[in-house]
Amino acid sequence: MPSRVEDILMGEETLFKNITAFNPDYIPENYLHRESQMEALALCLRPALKGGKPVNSVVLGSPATGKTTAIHKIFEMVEGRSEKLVCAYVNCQLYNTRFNIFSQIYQHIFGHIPPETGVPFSRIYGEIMKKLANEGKSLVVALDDINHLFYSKNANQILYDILRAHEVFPGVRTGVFAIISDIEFRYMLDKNVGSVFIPQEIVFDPYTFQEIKDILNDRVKVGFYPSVLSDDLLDEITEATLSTGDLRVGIDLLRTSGNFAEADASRTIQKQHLEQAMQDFDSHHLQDTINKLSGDEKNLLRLIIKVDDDMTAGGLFNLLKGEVPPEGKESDSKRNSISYASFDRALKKLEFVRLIDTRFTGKGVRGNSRLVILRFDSEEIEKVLD
Ligand SMILES: Nc1ncnc2c1ncn2[C@@H]1O[C@H](COP(=O)(O)OP(=O)(O)OP(=O)(O)O)[C@@H](O)[C@H]1O
Repeated sequence: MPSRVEDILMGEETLFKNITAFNPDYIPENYLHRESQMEALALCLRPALKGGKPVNSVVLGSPATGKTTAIHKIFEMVEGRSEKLVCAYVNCQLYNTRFNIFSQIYQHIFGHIPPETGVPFSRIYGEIMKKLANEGKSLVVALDDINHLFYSKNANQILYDILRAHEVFPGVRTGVFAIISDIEFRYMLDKNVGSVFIPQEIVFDPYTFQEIKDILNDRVKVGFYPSVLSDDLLDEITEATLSTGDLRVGIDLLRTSGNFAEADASRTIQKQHLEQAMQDFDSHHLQDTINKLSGDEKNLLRLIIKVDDDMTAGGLFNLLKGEVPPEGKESDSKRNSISYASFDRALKKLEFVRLIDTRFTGKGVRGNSRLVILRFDSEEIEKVLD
């Protein structure tokens, strides 16, 4: 007798017209609401198409704001239209040594990866640059998640390798697009890399409610059969996505609620399927966000929870410094030594990952005083904070 498990595995009925539309590496045909960023990227590449040097840029925005997609799209457009510019994309999470990164660039140019052993870095580097010089081509390298090069302390060297190639290979024109999703590394880049890399900044702001809804709706049309998802449920998913600030959440909720509906042999996604998908998600998300914080950022978050009321940034800093220790909390020497710049960076980080909001009050020195507002229930956060 067929079991429910067999039904699930073998059932012919499906709500998904194209389930790959919900995969993390899916590149959407319609890339919506990023015209100004695409134009800014095009302006950086344009000089290279006319025989000049690409303009260096930093592509900055929180996770899932479409940075990687934008780079893939613009590179595809350029390489389809011009022989003058080579566009190489490198994921620095996967490739973070000099050798690995230049092997990726080499592969892009020569169509195959160089041998892993026996070939010195200088030879790969030289072959790349000579080919570019001989063929009169410029090179732009997109270093996605460049923060990983800071962990391996390779950022400086690799940027030098790329950007100062013309000193050894005259006539070679090179540029870098550095992609960052953690605001902390914007400062690191300034501090570490200095004058060789003075980039133009291209910011990918968080999407608005309507923008998220448009993008998700487009995905629904590609991924599901018609009428699988009602507009009301799409609104709910959009709202949940907006509150996390992460478009991947919305795409994931679409996929998981579709799966729950299918397991229920339902022809449409119902509210209970979405609720199941949300429960599944909630338990993982807050934990993930908090796990990724540094010690200082966690300390600040602990303090914000303890205060348990909206407070100004200045007031929080004073508490953190230990000038007015929070009730029942002994001041410790590490806290007392935190500088305002580090405090401000930690605060911006908490806002960036959307654990808090800050709002200008119009009071304080030059009207710059900010109110800090927790975006989650303090008990919920406390449970997760070890
Ligand atoms: N404007 C958009 N239109 C359609 N899909 C989008 C858009 N922006 C983002 N997406 C989708 O959201 C997901 C995340 O996008 P992407 O990987 O480009 O973001 P990212 O900013 O590079 O993220 P991260 O910083 O985490 O690497 C992908 O599935 C992508 O297809």
